[in-house]
Amino acid sequence: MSWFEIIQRSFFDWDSMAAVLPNMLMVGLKNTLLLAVASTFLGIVIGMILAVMGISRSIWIRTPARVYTDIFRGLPAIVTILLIGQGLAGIGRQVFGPSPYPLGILALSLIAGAYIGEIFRAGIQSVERGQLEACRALGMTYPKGMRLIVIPQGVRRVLPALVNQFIGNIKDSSLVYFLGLLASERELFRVGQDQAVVSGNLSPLMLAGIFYLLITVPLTHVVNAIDRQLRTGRKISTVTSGLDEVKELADATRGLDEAGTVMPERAISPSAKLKGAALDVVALDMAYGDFKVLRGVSLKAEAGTITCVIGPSGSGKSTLLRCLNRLAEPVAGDIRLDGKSILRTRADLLRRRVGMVFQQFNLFPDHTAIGNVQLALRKVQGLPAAEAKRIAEERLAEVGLAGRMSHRPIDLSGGQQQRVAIARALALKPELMLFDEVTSALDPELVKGVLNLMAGLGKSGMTMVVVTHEMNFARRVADQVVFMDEGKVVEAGPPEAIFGNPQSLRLQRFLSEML
Ligand SMILES: Nc1ncnc2c1ncn2[C@@H]1O[C@H](COP(=O)(O)OP(=O)(O)OP(=O)(O)O)[C@@H](O)[C@H]1O
Repeated sequence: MSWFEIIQRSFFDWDSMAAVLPNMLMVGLKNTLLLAVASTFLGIVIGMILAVMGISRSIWIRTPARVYTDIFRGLPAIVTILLIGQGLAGIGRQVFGPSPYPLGILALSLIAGAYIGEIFRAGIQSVERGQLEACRALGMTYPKGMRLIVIPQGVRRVLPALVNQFIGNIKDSSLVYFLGLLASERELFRVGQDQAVVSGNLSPLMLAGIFYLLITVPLTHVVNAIDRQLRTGRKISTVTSGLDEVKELADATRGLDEAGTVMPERAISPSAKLKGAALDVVALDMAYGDFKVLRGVSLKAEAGTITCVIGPSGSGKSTLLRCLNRLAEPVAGDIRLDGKSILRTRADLLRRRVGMVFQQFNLFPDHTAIGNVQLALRKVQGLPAAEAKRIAEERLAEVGLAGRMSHRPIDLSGGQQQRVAIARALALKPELMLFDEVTSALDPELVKGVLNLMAGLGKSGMTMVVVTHEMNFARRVADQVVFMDEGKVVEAGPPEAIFGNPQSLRLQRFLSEML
């Protein structure tokens, strides 16, 4: 017999394949899919619980999740299947009846849960810290921010890995045959193997193999497609050039002349008049461990005024700002809004009064522009959908984005994203608005538009504290300028005094470097 004939007889005996085909389809394929789908579904439930436990701040919650994962990921699948399937057979018979099938599903789920938990945990932890900060700055509690933004984003990122896990479960389902399945419960491998014994060749098993490939290979391509999509993002349908944006902004915001000089009489202001709160910071100390970042910082800002905070990198400007909405907790001193200490109120309630815009925008990438603005109105303030939509549309129109409401952040330029972030904070009608170097991540041609918008906001009535490196902006727009260095306020006063007649050597040196 030639080699060709040996191979053909062993693997490609069409008669044996035809004989097993109906059973393969009706019993084997059905059971394999059932085992894989059920164990993936249960594995997702177990995995989600493990992931949430795994990122907990409490070691008592983290440790059991860790131990579970180490055990079920470390044991060979067949050991777990036999231990569960045979060890719990007595209980299984009482609960599920004589079939070992449910225990097979349970064992596969427990194994899958350990892997899926790690996938989810990595996905959730890969979400940028700024996303949760943005949620908190909008007044969401930690669990709400996790549930609405961080976990869905993490899960979306790990979709390819989840599909891979499903492929793994399809293959692992073949191990359940060790439990001794009834004829009607056999999956692809067992059907093929039984028929191989009858036919005396491996063709039925070969057919089972083909079925496995027919399921797993297309799924692998689905994984690759999802992966590509996630990496490259959606195609940007309406790319805006910097020039377009400058023109677009000109319609919505007017207030800076060509030299970047603010002309207040032409600055825009939101239609809704806002009520500003008087801010009083008293001898504030803040430390990261032993490292003192703020040392006795005091400043006052009257309601409806703009305070610009300037100073060298690392001087504590952002930390001061983050203390004002308690994203950072001071260790001593006090912060008062309209005379009342904010350190004794609940942080999430305080943040409904204090808006914040970040350097890196921190928009929610899975939501459109209007979705970003509406979210806190709906989920924090509890407004009805129509009302939230109306407010969001108004705020977006005010920042010059009437035509881009349904765009996702990835389809917007940096300047547009920052304006969405401003609209998002404005929508909550803050009494105090914090801007943390909001133009530092923007291309130079887009900076002016955002500064222009902020100059207009200064007329809205809310109190603004702006950390900025834009000296021209501070000079023209601020009611007072605060110069910080090494965690202290070195000088504070009206812009004419700070820029025109700096007293300290440190401020003089700083200004000579900046201007
Ligand atoms: N989470 C943190 N843990 C430890 N140290 C931190 C943390 N955040 C900031 N710091 C340190 O605190 C100091 C002040 O940082 P901060 O960001 O407030 O300065 P900044 O004046 O805003 O600087 P920049 O202009 O570069 O943003 C820096 O030395 C910084 O390294």
